Amino acid sequence: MARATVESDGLKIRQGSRQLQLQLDPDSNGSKIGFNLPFCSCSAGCGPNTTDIDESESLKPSVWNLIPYKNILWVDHPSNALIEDELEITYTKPVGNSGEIGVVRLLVQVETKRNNDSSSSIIDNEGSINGTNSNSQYHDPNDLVKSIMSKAYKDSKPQPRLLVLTNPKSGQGKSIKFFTSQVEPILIGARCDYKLMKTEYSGHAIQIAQEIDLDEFDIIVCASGDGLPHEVINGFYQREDRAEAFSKIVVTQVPCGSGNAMSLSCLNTLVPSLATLEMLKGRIVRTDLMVMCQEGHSPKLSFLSQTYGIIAEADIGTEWMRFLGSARFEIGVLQRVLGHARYPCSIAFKYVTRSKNQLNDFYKKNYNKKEDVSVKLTEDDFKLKYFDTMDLNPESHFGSPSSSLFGESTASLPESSSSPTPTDPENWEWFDQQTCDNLAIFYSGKMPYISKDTNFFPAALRNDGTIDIVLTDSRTNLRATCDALFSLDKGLHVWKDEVYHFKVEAFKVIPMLPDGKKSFISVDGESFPFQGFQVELLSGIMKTIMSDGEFKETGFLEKI
Ligand SMILES: Nc1ncnc2c1ncn2[C@@H]1O[C@H](COP(=O)(O)OP(=O)(O)OP(=O)(O)O)[C@@H](O)[C@H]1O
Repeated sequence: MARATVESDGLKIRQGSRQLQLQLDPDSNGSKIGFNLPFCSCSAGCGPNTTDIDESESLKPSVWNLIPYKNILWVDHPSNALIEDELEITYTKPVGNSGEIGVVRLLVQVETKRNNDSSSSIIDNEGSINGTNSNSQYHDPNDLVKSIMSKAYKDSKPQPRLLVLTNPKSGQGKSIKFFTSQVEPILIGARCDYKLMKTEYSGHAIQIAQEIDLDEFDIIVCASGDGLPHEVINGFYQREDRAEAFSKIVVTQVPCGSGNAMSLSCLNTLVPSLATLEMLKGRIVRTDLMVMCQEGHSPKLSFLSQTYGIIAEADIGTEWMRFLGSARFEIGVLQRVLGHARYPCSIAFKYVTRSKNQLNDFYKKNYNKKEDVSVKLTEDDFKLKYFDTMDLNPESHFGSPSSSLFGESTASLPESSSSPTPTDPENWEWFDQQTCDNLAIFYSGKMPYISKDTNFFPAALRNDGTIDIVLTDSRTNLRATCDALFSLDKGLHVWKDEVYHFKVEAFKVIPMLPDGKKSFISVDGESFPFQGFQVELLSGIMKTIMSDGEFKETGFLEKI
């Protein structure tokens, strides 16, 4: 049997004199060690799952292998154990080169005495570490199990009750395969109680979120693209007891779609199996949401972004190029940048920061702001400040909308002593109209990464009460624009002089294309009616999970 010692950073395991006690996968030819997990609790009746681990990667005799606590899904003292200090450990380990992880389960005998190997330690009665020479031993294996489990789930609770929503159409139809091959084995390994529901039509997740019993689940896991979390939060928003829904239920995503910005920004990965582990081990936090308001439509929640101009065109206007995969987006952007495409509009902001210096100071002050996730929301938390006074008719503000109001454009507006007071609905400030007449990109967001290698909002903070704005002018010379676009992976574009970058608490965009032409407005990657829109913020409304409690690192702090 394998032998184990308990260390401060995980369990150290090595193969003992006897063979590892793994159940052999009946389908394998013996060249692989695998196992069947017989305890699937999935209501869809998906049956047992198998994860194969290549033998060459399994434990080597006489070598201590560290299993970090974070990788441990479950530890148990089997009721039929032959010896008192026998534990069954279920943990994850990398498989292949794609960043995926698989599940391993094995029986180990825990060593309680220091041996000659300096890398091993001794455990005391509470299962805590004692690196010194001592004869202390644990007496009750259940204490040891408890101790290891509390370290394995130091930021979260084991066995959350999950509602898993999956969209069979997401990710070009691959989402179910991702779920069964990568997500489900981890859930089963962690003994999670989960219910799987497949969405049957667009809007189905809205209905599910509107109707679920709030006492039945702790977390809704969207095994999809960004479309399902967008629907789930809107389903909650339409409930009469929405304050309770958002207070009780965590919304998260494991990446099984084409656009997976939530998972990348919050769980730090685009690999479904790894995201599932992060989801189980990460910290529950609160994040702000945005409210998208358009005349003639009820307000909709948005967790990610709103965009008009080149990005919206490249996202939604290139649907016909789907056969190109994700390249369609880059091609769409490039085509329009080279053609100096412009999207005239008028834009007004409720500024929180105007200049890049102000933004940096704000960022430093609000970075790593903690909050109490157990505080219950009330209906007051959903009150909109600017909806009742929404006016998206530019002529009611300044007559002829295309007249230039502010003269020459500057990428950082001059610092103003008369900064708008947050509660004054009159204090909207219209952005330089010459720039708006020549707008190339308008992009507003709440999460830093919008796709792989695209750190579009590096200064986004989950609960700072602001929306990040990135805006560009089509008159900018091509070289500077391309330079900015090639800096997106590291988030360095926002430092370029040609790129406007603000934090605001609300904004409005009124498209004014010539001759009644139409373009696109994209919200969380979904197409919205092409008309004026106003967006404001709801502070700390959504409970979600983030690795280490914060967004994926963007590198912004180091640049300040
Ligand atoms: N069974 C279904 N058939 C068709 N559409 C669906 C179904 N279930 C959900 N949808 C819709 O599909 C949209 C996109 O889903 P999702 O974001 O999960 O996938 P995706 O592959 O990332 O999407 P996209 O291809 O739009 O980028 C959702 O917003 C939802 O409205």
